[in-house]
Amino acid sequence: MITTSEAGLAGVVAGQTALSTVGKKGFGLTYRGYSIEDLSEHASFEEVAWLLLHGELPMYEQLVTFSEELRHRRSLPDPLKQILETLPSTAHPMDVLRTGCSVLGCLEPEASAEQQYEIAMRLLSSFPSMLCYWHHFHHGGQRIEVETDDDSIAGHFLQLLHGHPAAEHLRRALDVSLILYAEHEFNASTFAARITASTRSDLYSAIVTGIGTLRGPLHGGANEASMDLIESYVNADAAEQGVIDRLAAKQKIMGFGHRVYKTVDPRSDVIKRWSHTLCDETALLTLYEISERIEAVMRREKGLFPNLDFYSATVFHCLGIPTTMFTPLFVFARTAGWSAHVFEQRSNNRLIRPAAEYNGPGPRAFVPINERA
Ligand SMILES: CC(=O)SCCNC(=O)CCNC(=O)[C@H](O)C(C)(C)COP(=O)(O)OP(=O)(O)OC[C@H]1O[C@@H](n2cnc3c(N)ncnc32)[C@H](O)[C@@H]1OP(=O)(O)O
Ligand SMILES: O=C([O-])CC(=O)C(=O)O
Repeated sequence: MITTSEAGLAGVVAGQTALSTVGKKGFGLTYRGYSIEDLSEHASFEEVAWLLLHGELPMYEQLVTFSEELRHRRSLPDPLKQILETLPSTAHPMDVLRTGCSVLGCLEPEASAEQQYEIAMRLLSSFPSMLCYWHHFHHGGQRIEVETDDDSIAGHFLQLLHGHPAAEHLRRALDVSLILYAEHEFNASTFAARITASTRSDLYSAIVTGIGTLRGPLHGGANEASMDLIESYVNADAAEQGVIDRLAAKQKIMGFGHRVYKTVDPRSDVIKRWSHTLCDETALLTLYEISERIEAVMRREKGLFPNLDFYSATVFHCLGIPTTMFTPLFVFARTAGWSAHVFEQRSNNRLIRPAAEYNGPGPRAFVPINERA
């Protein structure tokens, strides 16, 4: 009998991974043994992606080659551009990426698992191109060039979005965010991607599964919902009253709580510092004050703490990124984690197919349609 605490597979160990440890003691996060604090302080996203995909930190030459290989995979085939042009301007950018991934899987299919690494690089490189091509076509009437010579995915995206290279510290802010979002053990989207991989399906299908699962507000969609919440208040006092009212109405406050962490999401402290720096620099300190007040109210009223999504929202906002592109940024980063999990699943595969506890009616006689009451 499934107990309430096990509903949603809470606390159920569903497999093994060597990729990351999440909240082993209710807190703390490592990628392949390296702490998230060290990685976000000293590494680049490309370095972390290599670590996840290969198991070790790259040597200098390996990182240079990897970054070059990523740079060379930013172009989009014409049929994919045409489909991006056909999608409505009102589509959610997550749906655009989900579709773009699927289309690329038709145009450049994975014929064998030997291509998995190549395809992971291709998706890491081309997701920012897909999103910005669609965005500028529909919101500015432009068919943009999607290849830049920026040596990072963060810089490439900001350059495509804004039409000019970003200042170094802004590229770094996004780079750190991508590191924090890159991997998180058996979260819902990664587990879903692993299920798809376990049927011996292709990598594109696994990533499409991941994107579809990430989209919801209980998972990646929470960063967009957090921004909507923060922006809905004019100041910290209004935010305090507003959150109290929402809690009284039994509403969830997006960007708070976590299935695995019990006291703190270690990624939140890192991104909160960036939020303060950028809100200060862009004269948007009110947004930061509102965020801090919501955090204080959530601690006082519910004993809950912000997860990665909450302060990421204001960081992305200060970088001039439209709110509907926040969850796609999660996709750019998590493609590294999803891909590494698919590689791991494939290396020791067994179909993932759990059992269900049946709670429906007992056996009954079939009633022909004209005899049904
Ligand atoms: C990067 C990421 O994807 S991190 C997750 C992003 N998602 C969010 O921020 C969405 C908001 N948070 C939540 O919905 C939850 O905390 C989850 C989905 C992250 C974890 O869910 P679960 O482990 O299933 O916890 P569950 O939803 O059962 O919550 C336990 C209790 O805390 C409350 N609670 C949990 N999170 C919140 C919240 N954000 N706001 C208000 N109450 C909350 C629940 O209402 C519940 O209270 P109850 O026992 O009185 O009914
Ligand atoms: O682990 C989870 O459940 C959600 C999360 O924080 C992530 O995917 O980064």
